[in-house]
Formats: sequence, C-alpha cells, structure tokens
Amino acid sequence: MAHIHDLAPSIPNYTSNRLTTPTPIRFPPTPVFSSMNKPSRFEGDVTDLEVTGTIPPDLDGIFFRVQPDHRFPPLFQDDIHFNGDGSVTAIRIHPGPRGGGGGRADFKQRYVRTDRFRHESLARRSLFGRYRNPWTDHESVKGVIRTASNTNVVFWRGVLLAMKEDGPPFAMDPATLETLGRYDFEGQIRSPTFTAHPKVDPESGEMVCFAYEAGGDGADGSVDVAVWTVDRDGRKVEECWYKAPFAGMIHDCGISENWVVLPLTPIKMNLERMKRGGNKFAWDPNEDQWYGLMPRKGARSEDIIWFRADNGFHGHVAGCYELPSGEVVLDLTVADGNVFFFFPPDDAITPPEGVAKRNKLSSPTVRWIFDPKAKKSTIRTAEAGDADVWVADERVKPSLTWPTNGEFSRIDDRYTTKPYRHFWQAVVDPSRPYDFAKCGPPTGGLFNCLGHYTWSKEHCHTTCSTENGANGTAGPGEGGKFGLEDVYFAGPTMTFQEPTFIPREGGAEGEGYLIALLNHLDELRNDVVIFDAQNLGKGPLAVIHLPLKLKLGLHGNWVDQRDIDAWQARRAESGDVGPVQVATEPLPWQKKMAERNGTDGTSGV
Ligand SMILES: C=Cc1ccc(O)c(OC)c1
Ligand SMILES: [Fe+2]
Repeated sequence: MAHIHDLAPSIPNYTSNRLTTPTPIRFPPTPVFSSMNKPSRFEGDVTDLEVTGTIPPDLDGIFFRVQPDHRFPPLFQDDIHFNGDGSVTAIRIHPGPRGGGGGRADFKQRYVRTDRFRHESLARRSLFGRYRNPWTDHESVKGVIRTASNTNVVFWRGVLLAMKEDGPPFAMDPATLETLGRYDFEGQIRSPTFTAHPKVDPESGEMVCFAYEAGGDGADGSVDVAVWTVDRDGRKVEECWYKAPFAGMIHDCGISENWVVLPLTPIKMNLERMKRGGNKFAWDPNEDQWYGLMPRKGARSEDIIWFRADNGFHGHVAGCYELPSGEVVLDLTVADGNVFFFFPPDDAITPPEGVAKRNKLSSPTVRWIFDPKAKKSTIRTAEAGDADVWVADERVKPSLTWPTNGEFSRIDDRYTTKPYRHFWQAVVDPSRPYDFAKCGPPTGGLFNCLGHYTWSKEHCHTTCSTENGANGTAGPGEGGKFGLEDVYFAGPTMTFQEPTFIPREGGAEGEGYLIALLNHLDELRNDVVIFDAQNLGKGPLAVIHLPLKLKLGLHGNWVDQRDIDAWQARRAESGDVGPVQVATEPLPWQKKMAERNGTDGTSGV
C-alpha cells in the first residue's frame, strides 16, 4: 500500500524564488518557516488553561503580545520573519478566588485586520512582496497601506494599538481583539510611518512618539524624522520634524523628563536597490551608530544634536533619565555586529569586509551620557541633500558596558524618564547545555535565560545612590558587572521570548512579577511563565500551559483590568470620551498617488 503522501505528486509552488501558484498552500521549506517558527495562523480562544504552580492571586489583567505569522505563503520563497502578518495574543489572568487558590488564565488570539490582511484575505493569497518594498508587490495592491502591524501592542486611551514602524497603528478592542480600524489619533497624525516603540511619561500621562522615513510615502528612503507628544487627553501638543544624516533604522527611543533620544542604527535603505526588488536595508559595517537628542517641549528642527559613536547595532532601551548636571543618560543593548543577518552589506555600496564576518555577536548593556550643551556644527550628507544635519563636534564613547549578553530590555515602566535600578532581559548563555539533537538550531536565538539586573549604588543615580555619595562613575565589579545578576536558566530544550514587568500595586520599583513566553523547542509548544520579578533564580511561580505552538513574537505589555474596564466605560456611547474614532480618510501619500492615477486612493476594500 502506498504511503498517503505518495498518492498526489507535489506541484512546486515556487519557481526561481517566486510564488508561481498560490495553491496548494505550502510554506517555503526554509528555516524562516520551520521549527518554532512554522506558521501558526491560529485564531481562537481557550478558556481555563492548565496551570502548574500558582498564579499570584493578586493578578487581574491581560498580557498582550504580538507575533509575525504569515497568513499565506509569501510571494518570495526567501521571505523573512519580520514580514509576517501581526497576530495578537491576549492572556487574560483572572484573580484567584477569595480565601485561597490561584488565578485562572484564558487565551485569545486574533490577526490584526490591516489593509494588507484584508486584501490578501479577499484574494486568498499573498499580494505584498518583500519586507517594506512596495516595488515587489502585486499590481492590484499599489497604494494600499502595507504595514503588517506585527511588532508591538500598546494600550492607549482604551484601545490596543498594533504597531509596526513602517506604517500607521491599527486599533483593536482590548477585550475582543476585534480590529476597529487604522488609527490616526483623530486625524492629528497622518504620517506614512509611525514607531512601534512610543513611550508614555508616567507623570504627565503623555505619549511621546516618532516616525522615521516619514517625509514621503513611507517607502522612499526619506531622511525625515518626526517627533510628537500626545497628551493624556489625546491632543497632539508637540510636533517637530528633523533631518537624519542617512535613511537608517530608528527602532526604539528613550525619553527623560525634558529630552528624547533616537538611536539611528547603521542599517541603511537604498531606493535604487528597492526598485530593483532588493532588500529594504543593508548593514553598513563602516558607518557610525548615531544618537539624535532633541528637546521634548517647544523643539525646533535645528535643536537636534546628532552624537556619533563607533559602529554597533542597537537593541532595545532600558532606562533614560537626566542627571543633576543636566546630562542625559541612555541605557540600551548594543551588539557588536549585524543582528539582522538577513540584511547583509550591499556590495555595490559598502566595500566587502573580505571573508564574511560570521562572528558570534556579543550584546552588552551600554550606558551613554549625552550633554545637551555639547558644541555642534552643521554638516551635509549625500542623503540629506541640502538640508543641515546638526552634529556634535566630539564623538561619544560608552560611559560603561555591562556584559549582560541579552536583548529585549524592560524596566518597571513607572520609572520611564526617571533614574531606575532594575531591568530585565532575555539572555543568551552559550555555556549552558543545549540539546541540539532534540531541538535543532535555536530558532530566533539562544535566549535560554531570563535575567534580572540591579544597578549597584555606584552605578545608578537614584536617591539611594546620591545619599551614599556615589556619583555613578565608578568602575565595574567582578566579571565586568555593574550590579547584581539574578538569572534563571530554562533548561536545555527551552528558550524565552521578551519578558514584561508587572508592577505590584503600591510596591517599590521592581516589586512585582515578570511574565514571558517560554518556547519548548523539542515539543514545539509554548508556555506562559510568571516569576517573582525580584527572584528569577527561584524559578517560576506559575507555568501556564498552552495547548499549541505560537510563533516567536516581538513585544508585549501588561494592562491592569481596572484600566481596561474604566476605559470601556469612558468609551461607551454614553461615556465621557465616546467610541474611538478610527481613520476615515486615506493618508496624504495615498491621496497624492490616487490623484496621479485618477482613483479614489483606497484601492477598493
Ligand atoms: C528589532 C525588531 C524589529 C525591527 C523592525 C521590524 O520591522 C520588526 O518587525 C517585526 C522588528
Ligand atoms: Fe522592538
């Protein structure tokens, strides 16, 4: 008897890297779509997940996170993970019953109904091509907003904003995960792009946000950067536009009480390469890493100072705050090479490095101190054309480097803009055992540990350190550490995704829980783990078992149920704020394109 798989001969659906037949549905046999990152494409609900240990009974809220998860086989067989459709997971934690017993957990997962998703769903196939390259799209979707909303989910004034830095946010109902529509801040922000890492000032309730590649249609390699502040009532109160020295990636940001810092990573766009159907970005090993410093209030375009430092690849920001001297501290991970191996140097632009530098990257936590009073001069760059780029006369060097070897730094978000002591990361420790036979290569990186780091008194600038007379400039302790390390190793068949801190009500900084997804690389399944944030080493307090495999996600956030409920009331028809207004008009770049083509700018749907 024939094996079932022998019955029907397979028709190849890719020829010379291109999708040539959309059926049968079959994903590329590449590492991008394998193992832990095999497409999940699951939408649904599982109530009352199995739990080992005890969910802390005081937890009442939702852990939201988002993953790229290609809905259809991509147009190009060599597609990348970051090009997948945004799929949002909500882990609703209900408090435990009075008088004992832990909490309960429910699972919900939905795709973000972006314009991209709706067009592809109607066609029942992929229509959008390479990552952030519209020149590789199907003709039928010219002028459609391409963003996959797959990088972060942020709760803002009662809605969940699903974000990716190449397009506008899409608003979802936090309770149902229903997509409400594209969000343009009630018509106040209509840029083609918008960051996935806005920051909320816990004192003022303001959201500081930015966009890069923001001057044109969001896919033209523009060097225009915009920074906005939206106040707690939803009003745009600040807006300023700047020029960057080149069209590179600005993924995350830092905000202090008075300043914004934008790390510009030397991974560069090139319009000609995009038009040829090539990659959006190419790593430039010969370019500096840059930091733009600008005032939060009343800024003018010429107020920016760009600080240059030796080449490096930015990870995510831990803390950002001001010193009594007025200088601005920024802590973030910086890797010593190209983290985005899928965007190699462009040999036509950057001279090859000789033998490809397949180095094992190290990713320490680096502290920079920027002086807003630094002397600066204007320069001209090829990409900024005749615009002035304001650059500090002196280059900057790290103030300290803590070899944490992690990524996805998170802090107690109540300390955004302020001196802080605690941060958490997903950590790579190659010295721990790894079961390659059972797991194969560790999809998404060997984040086999979670780490909790506490700056020592000599290296933080909180009240406790100034009381001790320390000035934050002492050298490292043993092993190059600048504080305490509390690390939990998952075991030889498991890795972690980004951890998120959950504050305990009324608690001091860092008191609370840490929640993260755990990847079982052998079983191809996920758990959700909850730790005491101050004692990771002790192991998880609760392990919530999912009956299925998700994908490697990017970012997540915890939202207290009381905030969700209060906003649902305010956003009711009879509430003081009313239902959220989603965008009703095409974006300016779409209108312009439509005028040129004589269409209405929405491409149907
Ligand atoms: C660093 C993460 C990162 C940067 C840019 C992206 O488009 C993205 O998509 C998931 C992720
Ligand atoms: Fe990010």
